Amino acid sequence: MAQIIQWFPGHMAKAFRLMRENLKYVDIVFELVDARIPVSSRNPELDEVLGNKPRLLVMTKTDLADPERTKAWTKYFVDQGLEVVALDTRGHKTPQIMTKAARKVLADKWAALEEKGVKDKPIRALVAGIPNVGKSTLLNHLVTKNVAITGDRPGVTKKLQWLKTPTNLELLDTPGVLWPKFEDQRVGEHLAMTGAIKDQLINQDDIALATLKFMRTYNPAAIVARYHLADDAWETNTDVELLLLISQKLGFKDDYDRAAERMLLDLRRGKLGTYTVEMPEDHIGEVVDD
Ligand SMILES: Nc1nc2c(ncn2[C@@H]2O[C@H](COP(=O)(O)OP(=O)(O)OP(=O)(O)O)[C@@H](O)[C@H]2O)c(=O)[nH]1
Repeated sequence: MAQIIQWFPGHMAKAFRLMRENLKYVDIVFELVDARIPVSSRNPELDEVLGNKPRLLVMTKTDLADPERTKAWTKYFVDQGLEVVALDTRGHKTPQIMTKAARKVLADKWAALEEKGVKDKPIRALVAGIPNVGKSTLLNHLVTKNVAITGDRPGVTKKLQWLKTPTNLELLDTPGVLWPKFEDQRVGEHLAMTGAIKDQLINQDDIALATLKFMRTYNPAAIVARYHLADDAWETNTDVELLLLISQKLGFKDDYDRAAERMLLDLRRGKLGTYTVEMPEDHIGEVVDD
């Protein structure tokens, strides 16, 4: 598959510059990643921008992801020394879960402040992540309906807008936008499989075939059940033949563009079951020098 999308270094540089400026006003960064693609939905350059700024890694969309793999990924990140939460960001416990985890990350710092007599200091946070990862959804679920947007903070010359929450978190109202890194072709495929890239920018047939390749080992039964295929369909057909078969089963005859589109919608909406495309041992996104 050809490179499916251009990477915009200019946009990225600008986004990072903005984030760097905003970092000094916050105590912690919530880095959002999609639980289905924990590698492809991260931008490794964020490490450099954050420096030693405290960070909470938030795996979103766990309702769509493979629960076992979410556990494995959580352990993997925790072993790397990160504090991690994995959640459906739309859940009613989101404010409590996020606040508890943020307090844990900042426990020592806040204890030191309390010793100096500073009590109940709000935690100020910046939400960051690639497009579609759930930044706005998280903000909406952290902030109550009666949102109080405060203007300038004392001592802060720059005009920043803060969103208040009932749990003593304060969030910068503009999330930090990160771009994925496309050096590895699989990264583009995985982003497209989860719907993180606009469909106009991808070749849906290619992504449908990448999906079939993945499902062949991951969950072949889900495809058989959803499209009423014969039990031995996987053994007797190549991925391309399967797509054509699915097209016929859907009543689309040989219009496999339409079948590809339908299959991707099914995948992203969870109609083919929960799924996590990546595992740490897959070495996705690792660029090997020749
Ligand atoms: N199933 C599920 N859907 C989610 C979750 N979080 C976000 N979504 C959905 O994912 C889509 C994208 O969410 P947004 O909050 O708009 O993502 P964003 O990161 O703000 O996206 P940009 O504005 O493009 O940067 C929306 O349709 C949300 O409803 C989640 O935990 N589970």
